Parts: sequence; structure tokens; C-alpha cells
Amino acid sequence: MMVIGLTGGIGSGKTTVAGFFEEIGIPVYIADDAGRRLMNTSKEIREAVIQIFGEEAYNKKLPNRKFIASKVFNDKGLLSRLNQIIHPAVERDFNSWLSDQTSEYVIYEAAILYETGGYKKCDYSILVTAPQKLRILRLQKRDDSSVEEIQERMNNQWSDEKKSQMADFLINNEELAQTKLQVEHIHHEILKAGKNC
Ligand SMILES: CC(C)(COP(=O)(O)OP(=O)(O)OC[C@H]1O[C@@H](n2cnc3c(N)ncnc32)[C@H](O)[C@@H]1O)[C@@H](O)C(=O)NCCC(=O)NCCS
Ligand SMILES: Nc1ncnc2c1ncn2[C@@H]1O[C@H](COP(=O)(O)OP(=O)(O)OP(=O)(O)O)[C@@H](O)[C@H]1O
Repeated sequence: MMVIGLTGGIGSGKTTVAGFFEEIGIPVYIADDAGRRLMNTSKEIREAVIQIFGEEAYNKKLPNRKFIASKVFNDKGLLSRLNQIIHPAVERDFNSWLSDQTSEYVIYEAAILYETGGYKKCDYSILVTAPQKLRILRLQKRDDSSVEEIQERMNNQWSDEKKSQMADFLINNEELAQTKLQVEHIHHEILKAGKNC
């Protein structure tokens, strides 16, 4: 079964795009959601995170995400240590999920796919882009994040220019109806490519 990586910078609209693939009937795995679930449920992850960030990193048994975010997004060394705890656990969880799927392909949505090398395990990858100003406006509307907090996360992600050189498909997500058409086109291209394998 083909695995199609789906990525994009913060606020680009990758979860929105993933929703369009789901509407077509394609199973979608969202790494951000899995990371969140595993941080909430895994004792090993909780212990490892507390070892790095101290007791304040968890409140009872739930992670203090704002506190952890305030530490990692302006310290690349700490972010890398956190990634090293979460990413292998997400990979195991994804492989177990994948073994239950029966469709022609699945979508693996991850915020950082090229940065981690995760794209190498995908048959193809899709990059969702949108102008940076628009992404910031969307995030301000959706979350209570400040421009500085958004910018810090962007600083820990590769630029669209760099990522677009590695992507097999690009989706420009400005106008939703156009985005949906691009998803439908890529879906047909993926099915064609699968038949030629
Ligand atoms: C630091 C944490 C606790 C902050 O949680 P929070 O709820 O504020 O953010 P959330 O996880 O929903 O991510 C929102 C967005 O932040 C950006 N982001 C998250 N993790 C990273 C990262 N490791 N590198 C760069 N950007 C990131 C992405 O654009 C992502 O879509 C959390 O992001 C985290 O544990 N990150 C490290 C693990 C990771 O990479 N998770 C994502 C994929 S598995
Ligand atoms: N084309 C669009 N037009 C208007 N609003 C949009 C569009 N695409 C996404 N949005 C909105 O912008 C916000 C960010 O989109 P979404 O959550 O899909 O992005 P994301 O890349 O998954 O974000 P994150 O990096 O935080 O996980 C959401 O509130 C979403 O509803």
C-alpha cells in the first residue's frame, strides 16, 4: 500500500487538506494528533519528558503543552530532545495503524516531514502552501497564539522554497474550492502512479 506524506508549515491548512482526502474515502493518519494522544497516555513518554523539563511539564497526568512549547521553540537542542522522545513512538503507532488499512493508499499528515527525513518512508509527498501573512491571520483567528509564538514555530520549520523542491505535489491553499479541486486532481494522479508501480 502506498503511503503519501502530507505536510506544510504551521497554519498552511494541511489538516483542512487531509479532510478533503478523507471525504474521498482515503484513510488519514495525523501525526500531531497521535503525538498528543501518546503524550497523554504513555507513562514512558511522561517520565522521559519530566526528566528533561521537570515536574512542571505535567499537571497530574496531562502534559502542560504551553509550558513545554515555551521551552522548546526557542531552544533547538531541547526541541530535538523532545522530538527524539515523541517521533519514534508516533512511528510505531503509525506502523500499527497502517497494518489495519486496506485502501490503495493512505495519507500520513505531519507538520515536519522533510525536516525529520520521514518523507523517505513515503512513496510520494504533498506540500501545502499559503502566503505567510495569511497563515498568521488564520492562526490568530483559530488559536490564542501571538505573532511571536507563531514566528518561533516557523523558525523551527524549513521554508516553503526548500520544501517545495522535495515535494512531488504542491497544493496552494488560498481559496478552499480551488484547494479541493487540487486534492481531487492529485488523488487521480496517485491512483495512476499506483497502477504503474
Ligand atoms: C511542544 C508541544 C507540546 C506544543 O504543543 P501544542 O499543542 O502547542 O502544538 P501542536 O502539537 O498542536 O502543534 C501545532 C503546530 O506546531 C508546530 N510544531 C509542533 N511540533 C513541532 C516540531 N517538533 N518542530 C517544528 N514545529 C512543530 C507544527 O506546525 C504543528 O502543526 C508539541 O508540539 C510537541 O510535543 N512537539 C514535539 C513533537 C512533535 O514534533 N509533534 C508533532 C508531530 S509528531
Ligand atoms: N483555504 C482556507 N480558507 C480559509 N480558512 C482556511 C483555509 N484553509 C485553512 N483554513 C483555516 O485556517 C486554520 C488553519 O488550518 P489547518 O488547521 O488546516 O492548518 P494546519 O496546517 O493543519 O495547522 P497546524 O500547523 O497548526 O496544525 C483553520 O482554522 C482552518 O479552518
